[in-house]
Amino acid sequence: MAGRVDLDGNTIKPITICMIGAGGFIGSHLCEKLMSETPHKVLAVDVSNDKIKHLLEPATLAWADRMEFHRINIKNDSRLEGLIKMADLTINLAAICTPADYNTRPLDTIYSNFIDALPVVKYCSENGKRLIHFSTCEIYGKTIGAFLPKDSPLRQDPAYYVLKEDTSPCIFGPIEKQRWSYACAKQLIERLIYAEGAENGLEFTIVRPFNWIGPRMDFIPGIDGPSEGVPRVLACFSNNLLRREPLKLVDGGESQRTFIYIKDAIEAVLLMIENPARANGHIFNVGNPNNEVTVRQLAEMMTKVYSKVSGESSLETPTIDVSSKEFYGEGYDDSDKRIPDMTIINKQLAWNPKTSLWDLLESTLTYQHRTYAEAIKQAMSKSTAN
Ligand SMILES: NC(=O)c1ccc[n+]([C@@H]2O[C@H](COP(=O)([O-])OP(=O)(O)OC[C@H]3O[C@@H](n4cnc5c(N)ncnc54)[C@H](O)[C@@H]3O)[C@@H](O)[C@H]2O)c1
Ligand SMILES: O=C(O)[C@H]1O[C@H](OP(=O)(O)OP(=O)(O)OC[C@H]2O[C@@H](n3ccc(=O)[nH]c3=O)[C@H](O)[C@@H]2O)[C@H](O)[C@@H](O)[C@@H]1O
Repeated sequence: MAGRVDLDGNTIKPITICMIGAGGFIGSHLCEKLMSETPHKVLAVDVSNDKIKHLLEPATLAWADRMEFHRINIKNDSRLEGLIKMADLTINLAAICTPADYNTRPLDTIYSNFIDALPVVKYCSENGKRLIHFSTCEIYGKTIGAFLPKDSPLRQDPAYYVLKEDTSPCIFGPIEKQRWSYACAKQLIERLIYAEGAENGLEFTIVRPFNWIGPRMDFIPGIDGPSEGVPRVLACFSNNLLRREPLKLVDGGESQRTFIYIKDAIEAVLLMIENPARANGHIFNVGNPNNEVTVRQLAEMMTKVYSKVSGESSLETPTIDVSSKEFYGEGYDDSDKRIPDMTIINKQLAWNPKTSLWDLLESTLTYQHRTYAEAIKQAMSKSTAN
């Protein structure tokens, strides 16, 4: 790892990173990358470390002196400022970020995504520390094209759907559609960070992930998460496949998404960490515009891939349609389409994603099957026995 250079040929010096939310899906992959490929030190802050235990034990691990875990809830813990001051860079990943919570736990969602992030921004700004903050592609909301007549040819015009950091508006539904509590909280924290940069010189980078998926995303209900929990779509569909249930298509699964493999996305984050001069002051879309599918097409592809990795035949009726009211409850609304413009990240960091949707699903569903199939079989045989 000695003599690693950045995009401008400068030697990369080891830094200390305070990573808040390090125990989550993205955090666990980012910690893996930092420990295995860089000399940097990580102060991992989270309320749980289940997904990074393999990086913390045993004490004989090569990087044991570079990885510390601090069990801290940033809502109310005086130790947070000290950790930010000890680090050169703070990365904030902490959030409630599962859509099932946005319309059912709007207050927790707003507090988690806006209020709880305020002290992190304040401590970084007051102590002259660099901040990389994780926002979301959801702050673009709906596309302009979504408001055109269904058969308008303009809907095929990229000007009406490509999402660009410095030109696209943020379009949310009405207040009663509480789904948008998350995206709106994320938008306001982005504006606050941007203002701290403009008025107080805070060195910041904002990341807008576009549906990053891979191993360790969320949980499988009833196995490593609450049975009535509703995770994001990868875990929902994986759970249905593991249990040989039809995949539920909310409102017919017509919404479109672009999915990117977590490992491609983590490459982009490492470039931001190690190229501050190119990343500071920027907001970056991080996604894969080549991997666009409707949710229905995702379900069909996951069914095919799962059948291949598990050796099990797929169901006669692999999907069923459900209403969003039934699946998520009152106040749900959705983004119609999410295509990231890649101009800024290409120019600043010369980064592009490389993994196709089929390939990322193959490696992810292989992980899901290997990790959960046995436990699901036990759970199901027990429930039929009772
Ligand atoms: N995964 C994606 O595709 C995606 C897309 C858009 C935005 N994001 C954003 O990226 C960030 C990380 O997302 P993720 O997919 O890893 O989610 P995640 O839920 O797996 O990770 C979030 C982590 O933050 C921790 N956390 C939450 N509140 C905390 C608190 N008060 N104190 C300490 N720790 C706390 C949680 O315990 C969890 O480990 C979030 O800000 C999310 O909004 C993710
Ligand atoms: O991941 C992201 O980039 C961002 O978007 C996600 O929002 P969304 O993509 O709507 O999250 P999912 O829960 O994965 O839903 C994706 C689509 O699948 C649909 N869905 C989900 C689950 C299911 O079982 N069936 C189903 O049709 C949803 O209605 C939605 O249209 C979450 O808000 C965050 O993780 C993040 O901000």
